Amino acid sequence: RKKYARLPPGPAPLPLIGNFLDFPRTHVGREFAEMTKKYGDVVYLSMLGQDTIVLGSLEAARDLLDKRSANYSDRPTSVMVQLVGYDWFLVLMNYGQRWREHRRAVHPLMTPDIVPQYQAFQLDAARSLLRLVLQNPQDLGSHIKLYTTIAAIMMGATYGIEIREPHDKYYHMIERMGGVGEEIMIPGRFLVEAFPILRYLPSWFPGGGFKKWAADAKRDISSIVNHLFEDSKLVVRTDASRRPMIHCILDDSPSQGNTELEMMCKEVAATMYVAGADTSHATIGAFFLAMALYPEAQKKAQQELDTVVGAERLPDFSDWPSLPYVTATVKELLRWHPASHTGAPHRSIADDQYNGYLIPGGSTVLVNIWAILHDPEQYPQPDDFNPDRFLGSTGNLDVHGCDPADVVFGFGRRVCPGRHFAESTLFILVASVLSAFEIGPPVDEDGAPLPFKREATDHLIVSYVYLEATTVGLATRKFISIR
Ligand code: HEM
Repeated sequence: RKKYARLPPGPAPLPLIGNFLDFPRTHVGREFAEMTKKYGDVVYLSMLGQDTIVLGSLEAARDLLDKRSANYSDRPTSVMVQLVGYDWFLVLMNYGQRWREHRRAVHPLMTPDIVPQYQAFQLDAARSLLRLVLQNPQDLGSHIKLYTTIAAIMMGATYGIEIREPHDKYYHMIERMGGVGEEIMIPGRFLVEAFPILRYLPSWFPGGGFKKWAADAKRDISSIVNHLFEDSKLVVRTDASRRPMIHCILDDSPSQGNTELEMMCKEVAATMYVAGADTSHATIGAFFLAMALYPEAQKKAQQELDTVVGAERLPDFSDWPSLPYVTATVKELLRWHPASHTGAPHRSIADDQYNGYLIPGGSTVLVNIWAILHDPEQYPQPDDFNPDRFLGSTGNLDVHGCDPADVVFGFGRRVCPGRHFAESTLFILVASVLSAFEIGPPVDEDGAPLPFKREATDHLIVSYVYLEATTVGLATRKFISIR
């Protein structure tokens, strides 16, 4: 009792369920920020007996997750991850030898020097998004289209496989894989996470239905991961500028044909696909909402594109250094709508002291990324979408020491390895769409403005905000062929 008297402050727990009812239900970032205002930078919650720490400031996140990373790089263990066979997924892997090996395999695929190697896949998908929008602008808000675009980038860059349309076989596979991942990460979705003993219930027993669901998911996921790997080996390598990650791992390893290597390669590729798809999709979905809400920002980006790129062609990666406003728009997007309000949870390994409080070993540690990126001291009027905040006096890109990318991609040894890839994907999509189209407020059949309808899933691990489908108005700005 004496030890636990030094826990950080937090809302009063109820018997047995602790603070289960205090966990945010509508907007994780905003609701945790309210707790931080009341209790301080380090808040303690007991979630059905699980010690949970919420860090509400950049200082606390850096102090613990960066500076004491040896103690804060583990992940909470999940029964459902094991039951559905998602244990190959690096993001959820416990800290240890296997994690280290996977991380070592990922590193050379994602360095700033290597990431440009995937530009052909990113450019292709950006052009194909323009084509889709041109053919059917009413449908732009359709989540499917944006998802297809991101899926195409990730499938191309990881496996070299082309997704041709929203309903081809690969599309269904990755939807299933992502759907299972999303489901098992919904806090409180499976009772077995709080009461692991339930995993021994037979699936036919009342309440044991989750086991049948998990067994089906495991069978499907394993078959999809194998299928994608085998198909990627069949991809004909004709174009040296299109070398997917999977070929990089297989080719650059001295021990080709080795089954352990094949297994690692399979798992790493699936990780890269799953980790990159939903987060990038969530961010680009928010882009359309931001542009419709803030026409001034859109106009400035378009003026820059018109000056630098001109009317005769579409932007490509060579334009990037000359487009500071578009780059600032991407930075602002990462800040305004962080794809995950709290990132992936960390877990402390041993008891620790911070600011006089005890952080018990085995605690789940969450960082309120959303709150850090909406701190009015660093980002005045944080709810406004304003790329100008990342420009210097001469219009150059200047993040003033507060680059949202240093926060939104997480902390310490578990920081997102896909950061450079993600920023380049966002750059080419944002630049291409703004160059070709004007995103307007929703309009009715006579062109009269309609009230915005916003869909949000701000209570989930990956948070999506969209304009409701069919409400984005678009006007073509360029009469050029989008090949
Ligand atoms: C806007 C896009 C993205 C955002 C906002 C994002 C954000 C994050 C965050 C917050 C984490 C957890 C970091 C932590 O534990 O502190 C993470 C982990 C990870 N991300 Fe990303 N990510 C994005 C795109 C990508 C892409 C494109 C890839 C791969 C190509 C990727 C691969 C990974 C992997 C493999 C991990 C697990 C790292 C580990 O646990 O050791 N991410 N990401």
